[in-house]
Order: sequence, then C-alpha cells, then structure tokens
Amino acid sequence: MTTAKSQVYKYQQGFGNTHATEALEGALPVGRNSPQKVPYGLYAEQLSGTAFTAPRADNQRSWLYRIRPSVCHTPFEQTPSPNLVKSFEVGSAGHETECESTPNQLRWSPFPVPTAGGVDFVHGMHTLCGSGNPSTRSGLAIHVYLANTDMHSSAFYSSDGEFLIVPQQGRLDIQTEMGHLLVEPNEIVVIPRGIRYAVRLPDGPSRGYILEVFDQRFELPELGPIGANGLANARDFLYPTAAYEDKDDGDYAIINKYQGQLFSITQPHCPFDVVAWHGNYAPYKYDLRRFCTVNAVSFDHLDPSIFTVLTCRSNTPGVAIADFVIFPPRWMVAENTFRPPYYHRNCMSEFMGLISGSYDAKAEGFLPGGASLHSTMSAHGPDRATFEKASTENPQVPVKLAPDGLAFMFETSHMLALTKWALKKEFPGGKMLQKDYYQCWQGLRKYFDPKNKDGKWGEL
Ligand SMILES: O=C(O)Cc1cc(O)ccc1O
Ligand SMILES: [Fe+2]
Repeated sequence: MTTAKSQVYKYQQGFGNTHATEALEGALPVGRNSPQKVPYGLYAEQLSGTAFTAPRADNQRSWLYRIRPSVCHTPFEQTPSPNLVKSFEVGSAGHETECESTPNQLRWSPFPVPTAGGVDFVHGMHTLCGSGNPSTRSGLAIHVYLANTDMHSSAFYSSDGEFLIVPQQGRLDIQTEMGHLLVEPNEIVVIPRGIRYAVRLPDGPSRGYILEVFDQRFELPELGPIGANGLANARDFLYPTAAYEDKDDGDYAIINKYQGQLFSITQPHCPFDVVAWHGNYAPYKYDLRRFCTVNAVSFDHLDPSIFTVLTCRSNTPGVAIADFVIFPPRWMVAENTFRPPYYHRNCMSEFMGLISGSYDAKAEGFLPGGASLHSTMSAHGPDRATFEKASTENPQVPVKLAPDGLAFMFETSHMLALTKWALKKEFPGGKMLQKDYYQCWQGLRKYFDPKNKDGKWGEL
C-alpha cells in the first residue's frame, strides 16, 4: 500500500521535540517501546543518534516500527565513489578527490549541472573541501550536488555525518524512512547520520550545497541577551509524519557513505516501510524566510554570528565546528557606519554560497550557484566598487538589503583541504574556479593623507 499523495507532506513541528506519528491507527505501541508483539505484526527497531549514555539533554534516538527490520539485506559491496573524499590528508597528488591546501582566497562560478546522462543526487555529489576524518568523528566536509535525475529504487544514508542540505536550484522531494519532506530553495533540510532517504527532483536539473559534520549534530544557537525569541524559532522546524510502502517484489539498492566511500546493499523489499515511529532523532526542514533577523539599529556592523541559524558545537565553549549562517533580506539602518561586511582576517574559515540575488560585499562575480572560500587568516572584504559606494553614500538612509536575495556561510573552526576537483580551473560545461578573484581587491586606492583628517572622500 502506498500513502495517498495528498497525505504525503504533513509535518510535525518543533526543533528537537520528541515526536510520535503513525500511518496506521494503533501502530505505535502504548507505554513501552518494545512489546513482545508489536501491533500489526511490525518489527521494532531503535535508531541511536547518540551514545546510549549521552546526557539526557543531548540524547537522541528514535524507535521505528517497520514491516521488516533493516538488517534483512545482502552483504555490503564497495561501489565507485569518484567524487567523494576518503581522506582530507594533504599532499597526495593524482585523483580529483585527493586534496591540496592553499590559503588563497577562492571563488567559484556557478557549478555546472549536468545536462546529459542521468546523474542522481548521490552520484552528483562532489566534495569541495573538508577537514578531519569520519573514523575519529572529527571535522566536516563541504559538498555540492549537481543532479538531473531521480533516485530510482534506491536509498542513501551517510554513516559519516549529519547532512545539512541547502538547495539552490530545484526542489527536492525527499522520501525518508520517517516520511516525506518537500524542500525548495530558501529552505534547508537536515538529515541525521544513518537515516535512509531517496531524493527526487520535481523541477529537473538541480544544484545545492551540503555541509556534513562528522561529530556532533546541528542545534539552535544560544540566544543570550537577545532573549527567549528570535533568529530561528524552534516551532518553525518541520519533521515528517510516518508514511510507508508495503512492497517486497522489487530490487532495492541502499547506498551507504562510509568513511568517505560508497558501499551498496540490496534487498527485495522497499526500505521505506516504517509504519510508525516516535523519538527525537529524525530529519527536519526549515524555511529560511522564517528567520527573525536581529542586528544593530544604531551604528556599526555587527559580526555575522548574529545571523546563525544552526550550529554544530565543538568541545570548546563558544567555538563551533561549523555554523550555518544566512544573510537574509533585511533593513540596514546603521548611521555613520561603513555598512558592508568589514575587511577581515578570521581564525575561522568562511565558505559562502549564494541561493539568489546578490551579496552586499561584492558588486559582481559572486553568483547564485557559485561559492567562495576565505580560509583561516586569509584577508577578505568588499571589492573596490562596493567600498567606494559605501564610503560615500550620503545621507545614510534605511535601505532594504538583498530584497530578493539570500547568501549563506558555512563558518568552521577547522582549516580546510580542497579537492583537486574544486581547484580545477577548466571544467566541461563551464569554468568553476575564478583565477582572477584576487583582482577585485587590487584596485583599492590609497586615500591616506596625514594633512587631511577628514579624508578625501569627496574625490572618491
Ligand atoms: O563576507 C564575508 O566574508 C562574511 C562576513 C559578513 C559580515 O557581515 C561580516 C564579516 C564577514 O566576514
Ligand atoms: Fe569574514
């Protein structure tokens, strides 16, 4: 039996809540997780997202009631994974997924989406950069997906990390073990480690960004003096409701990302056979247009951490393995202020992408579907055109920034190694790495004049 399409995208609300959902009335056992016999002849299976003994506030697990337990499958076999990184060790030469390091400021033109041949979400995933290692549960990877076809009779899961997926072009129709999610550009979806899903592309050729964290999970940032409300509000995070397929005459492949390589298993029954589930370990989506932006209403450009949607904590208080930060449409009202992002050198690495529109630090060259990386302590900031415009605007009236745009940043405390694929200058279907990126700062003039305290701003 397949769930009717009208029932498909039905969500439960609330970040980190313990949810409970059943596609058949009475399928969820009452008052216990593992009764001797589960209603309707289902199997009970626990999915642990944290160590059994993790503190209660961090502990995440769900109970799935399914037609067959996940263990009914053929042995894992390695399958080619030519676009994914096994190790972020630097220095090896050769294959495109081997890594190099560079402190250079990097910018990519929009990553080309394949037009020929069927490339699905899994096979269209390319690692750009990362650090650490899934086997020691440290670090992260940044990938892009460039896909043009649906996943058929297959499901994917990562043993390596939690995926935060940012679609840039095309919606993602995601069937997960725990139900369906429809995710469009301007929304994000988070799929925890181990949860199986299939991605379909209702709008055809699709592109987006993925931040995969190998250790902790994404959580809402502390709000401190902001108070109890604002930024991303917990109630706006949407979780799927149970939906199942009772099919066992097929040939289903399940592809597992395991230590940066792909392994495949097969089984005759559909992996999306969970009739009911409860718990707090589940995928969720969030509409970035719900983000309640907070910022300076008097003067100065505050640090972009004020725009943090989700954070993945490290063990050092206040330091993230990765923050997911957005630059949404908002009012800029600061007076006597250089309004664009300031010139900057940062102990963190800043990877940025653009979903639509333009970004206030760059007049041109940073395009939707492209990206930039400003690595640890590498200087960056506005280009000349942006600097000159922002230094002379007078009077400084309220301005709606990025009225139809959305940029984002993956900011990490790790130093990133880059794949040879990411550093390729020529690429079939387009140029990716912009070899002249540094030029956007070369024209910044000297205005210093020790005899003129007020500067020569009139001559800009
Ligand atoms: O454009 C960037 O590089 C990101 C960024 C944004 C901002 O508002 C302040 C500092 C900063 O590095
Ligand atoms: Fe910065």
